[in-house]
Amino acid sequence: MSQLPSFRLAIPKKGRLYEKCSSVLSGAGLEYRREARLDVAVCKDMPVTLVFLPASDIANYVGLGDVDMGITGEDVVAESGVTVKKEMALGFGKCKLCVQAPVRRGVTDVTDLAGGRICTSFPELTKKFFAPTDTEKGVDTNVRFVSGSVEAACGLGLADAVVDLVETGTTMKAAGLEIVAEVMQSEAILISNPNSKQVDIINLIKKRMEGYITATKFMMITYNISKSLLAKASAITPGKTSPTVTPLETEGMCAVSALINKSASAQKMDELMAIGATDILLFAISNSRM
Ligand SMILES: Nc1ncnc2c1ncn2[C@@H]1O[C@H](COP(=O)(O)OP(=O)(O)OP(=O)(O)O)[C@@H](O)[C@H]1O
Ligand SMILES: O=P(O)(O)OC[C@H]1O[C@H](OP(=O)(O)OP(=O)(O)O)[C@H](O)[C@@H]1O
Repeated sequence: MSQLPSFRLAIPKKGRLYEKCSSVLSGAGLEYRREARLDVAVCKDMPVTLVFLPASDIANYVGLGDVDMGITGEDVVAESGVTVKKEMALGFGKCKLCVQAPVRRGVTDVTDLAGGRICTSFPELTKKFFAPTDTEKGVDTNVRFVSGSVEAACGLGLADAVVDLVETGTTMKAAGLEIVAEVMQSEAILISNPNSKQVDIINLIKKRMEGYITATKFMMITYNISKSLLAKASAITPGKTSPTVTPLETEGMCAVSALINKSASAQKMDELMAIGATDILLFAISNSRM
C-alpha cells in the first residue's frame, strides 16, 4: 500500500449516490481502473487514491483526516457532527429528512410525538430535533437507530413515528406515512478536511468538478437574427457575461451564441423563434472552466 498516492478522495461505494459520483469523477477527468472487489483505486493522471466507502462513513473519514476529500450527503455530514469544509454542493442526491407518522394517527403537531418512540438512521439529528420539546415538556423521546428500511418501523409496531429521507415520497406513502415536520434538506456535497496539507490538489479537484457540474447545468444556443432585433434577442439570451455576436455576410444579419440554463432551453428556443430568429441550434457542453 505504501506506493499509493497519499492524497485520498472518498466516494460512496454503492447506493443512491454511486452512479452520479462516478459521472462526476469521469467528468472531472479523474480516470481510474478499479479491480473487482477492491475498494481502492489509483487515478491514472493525478496523484490521487480513490477510496470507495459507505456514504454514511465518508464524513467521519474526512473529518478525522484519514481521507483528504470526499463526496457524501449533507445529511450524513450533519449527523456525524464532525468539522469538514464544504467545498461545493453538487446538485444531485436532493432529498429532505422528515419526521413521518402514520396517516391514520392524524398527527398535525410534531410536539405531540415528543416522549414517544422514534426509529431512524439519523439518531443524533433526531435527538437534537426533539431536544427543545423534550426539555419544555419534561419528557424523554426514545430514539432508536435502524440502519435501513426505516419506513417499516411504525407498521411493525417498533415506533410511533420515524425520521427518514423523502425524495419523491413514494416509500413514505407506500408505508402509510405522512410528513409531520422537516428536519433538514440535503444534497450531495464535496467536502474536504480543513487541515489537509494538500490544498493544491483539493483546489484542482474542486475546480474540475465545478467545471463539469456547471457544464451539465448549461447549454450553448446559437441562432441567426436581424441586427435590428438584436436587443430583443439579447434580452432572451443575455449569456453569462454577454452574448457573442458575429456579423454575417448577409447584410443586416448576425449570428448569436450564448450560454443558457438547460432547464430553460426549450422555452428560450420558443421565445427566439417568436421574435424572428432562425437556424436556432442547441449544443450540450461536456466541460467548462468559468
Ligand atoms: N431517495 C433519495 N433521494 C435522493 N437522495 C437520497 C435518497 N436516499 C438517500 N439519498 C442520499 O444518499 C445518501 C446515501 O444514501 P443510501 O441509501 O444510498 O446509502 P446508505 O444506505 O447510507 O449506504 P449504503 O447503501 O452504503 O448502506 C443519503 O445520505 C442521502 O444524502
Ligand atoms: O421518497 P422516495 O423517493 O421514495 O425515497 C426515499 C427513500 O430512499 C431512501 O431509501 P433507499 O431506497 O435508498 O433504501 P434504504 O431504506 O435501504 O436506505 C430513504 O431512506 C427512503 O426510504
